[in-house]
Amino acid sequence: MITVEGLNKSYGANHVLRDVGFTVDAGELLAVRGRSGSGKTTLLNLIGGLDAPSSGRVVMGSWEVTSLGPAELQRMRRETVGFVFQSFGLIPVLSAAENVGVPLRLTRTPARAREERVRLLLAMVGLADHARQRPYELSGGQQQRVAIARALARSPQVLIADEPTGQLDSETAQSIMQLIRAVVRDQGVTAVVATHDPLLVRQADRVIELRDGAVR
Ligand SMILES: Nc1ncnc2c1ncn2[C@@H]1O[C@H](COP(=O)(O)OP(=O)(O)OP(=O)(O)O)[C@@H](O)[C@H]1O
Repeated sequence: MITVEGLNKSYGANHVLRDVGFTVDAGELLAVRGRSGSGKTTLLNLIGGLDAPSSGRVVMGSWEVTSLGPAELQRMRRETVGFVFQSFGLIPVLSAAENVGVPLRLTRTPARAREERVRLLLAMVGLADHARQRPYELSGGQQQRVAIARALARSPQVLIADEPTGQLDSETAQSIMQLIRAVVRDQGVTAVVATHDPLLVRQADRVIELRDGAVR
């Protein structure tokens, strides 16, 4: 599903990724581990088409990510990838349901179909009874569940999560990881998760470790 070949990324003199290569099969959960500053976020951004490498190649399904122009990249991200971040990134003035519905509004999904999909997604992440609450009325773990539901709204083939449990206590972190594991198993999603959480790494099908920007 994902092929990464000879990926290099420099910011000025800072060579952040060095000849990174690996593959992820469809339906697999890949953990990318490594210390702070090892290049995990940079790698995820390159895979998801949020940034361009200095050299090398990323292929995701039928998309040759690293040779797409801006308009095609946007389409690829919309159709193929769901993103989850450490800081949840929910819109504070919107309810849980409205946050999950945002990607569906952007693609002009009709209201009834959107509401139905949002209901299903909130039930899937265990928040059927919290649809009308705003992010500040939810715990960190619940906010991350909303963010995961939002990332899955358009049924992406790939889920990219950058330290999804980084702001959570260990018990909550474990439940979020189990949710991601279940999503990969039940929805056939392929997931790439950056983490330094050993519990999370244990749930992965495949693990790569970045050290100073290279796979070890
Ligand atoms: N936009 C940027 N401009 C310049 N340098 C950057 C930029 N983004 C990242 N870097 C540098 O790249 C290196 C790797 O950063 P990156 O965020 O990918 O690491 P990380 O493993 O995700 O770390 P963390 O776990 O702290 O998020 C760091 O030295 C960082 O300073």
